[in-house]
Amino acid sequence: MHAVQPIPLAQLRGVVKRFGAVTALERVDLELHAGQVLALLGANGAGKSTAISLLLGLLEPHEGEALLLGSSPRTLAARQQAGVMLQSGAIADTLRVGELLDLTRSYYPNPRSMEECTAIAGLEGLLGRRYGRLSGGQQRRAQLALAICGRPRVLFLDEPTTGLDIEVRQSLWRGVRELAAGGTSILLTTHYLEEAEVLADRVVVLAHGRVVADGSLEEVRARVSQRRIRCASALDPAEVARWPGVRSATRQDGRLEVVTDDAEDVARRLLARDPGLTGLDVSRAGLAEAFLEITREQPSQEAA
Ligand SMILES: Nc1ncnc2c1ncn2[C@@H]1O[C@H](COP(=O)(O)OP(=O)(O)OP(=O)(O)O)[C@@H](O)[C@H]1O
Repeated sequence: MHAVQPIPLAQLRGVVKRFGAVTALERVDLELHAGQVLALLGANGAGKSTAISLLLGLLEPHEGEALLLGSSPRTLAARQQAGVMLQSGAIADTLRVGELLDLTRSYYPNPRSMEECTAIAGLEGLLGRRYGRLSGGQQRRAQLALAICGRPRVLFLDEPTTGLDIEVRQSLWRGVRELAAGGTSILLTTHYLEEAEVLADRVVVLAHGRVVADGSLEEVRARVSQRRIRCASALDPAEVARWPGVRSATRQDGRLEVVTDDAEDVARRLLARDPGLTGLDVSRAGLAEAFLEITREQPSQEAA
């Protein structure tokens, strides 16, 4: 007997999307399952927003299909269970945040309370303010409150923290983590690898409209053989950079930092060349290096 596979909350199956001569997505498969926080990563123009728009039924694929809770994203039942924070949302500037939230809550059968929305989105003290007069970070918080007030099962966040300072980003991250802990499934797009590392348990990397990596953070990191060696050493980084197997060698905050594909050999050589070396630390490359390496392997359409 076969185990019944749960239906993905959001799914792209073999999707092709073109804008004139530009192929924004080329046979993309993507699945968001219950309880997951999935980060969709990619450089500018990789196709992230297009993927979200298809999952929300704002665009139609040329080939393949986009499904939200197993149905067309255009059905009301599916849309009512999805919350959305897009890069540019048309929100009435003159209404106060509390009025906007009340209005939006009224569209849903079982909305979150004002208090809960306010606490998750960090909107304390802002309910009486007009939306158009809020700062960029405050507007993002209000948008998050509007996106979650219908108690969505699945939440789409398109670059939720782009352009925000680190304090506001961290406050939004707290809200997103709280939602995830409460069982909301989340698909977020981001340029900030740090954001994916903090929030996501799965990562899909898009490059020129194709999926080039799909897995847990650990799996995507493991695609990269590079290790980073840090130590206190008087060796000249320019000399170390010429050793076999060394990709780069620099001095960072007074410490020698070496990125290499061959950590053991390079560590042995460092110790042999500098008997005074201390504080040796070897770590796996972060998501940033993995991302760069994976996307570098992909030629662009134009170059292909
Ligand atoms: N409405 C449109 N008309 C024409 N081309 C479009 C349209 N929307 C997207 N594109 C093109 O499709 C490709 C993918 O764009 P998309 O906005 O999905 O990328 P993205 O990964 O979200 O980028 P960014 O990080 O800059 O937001 C780009 O080449 C873009 O120029």
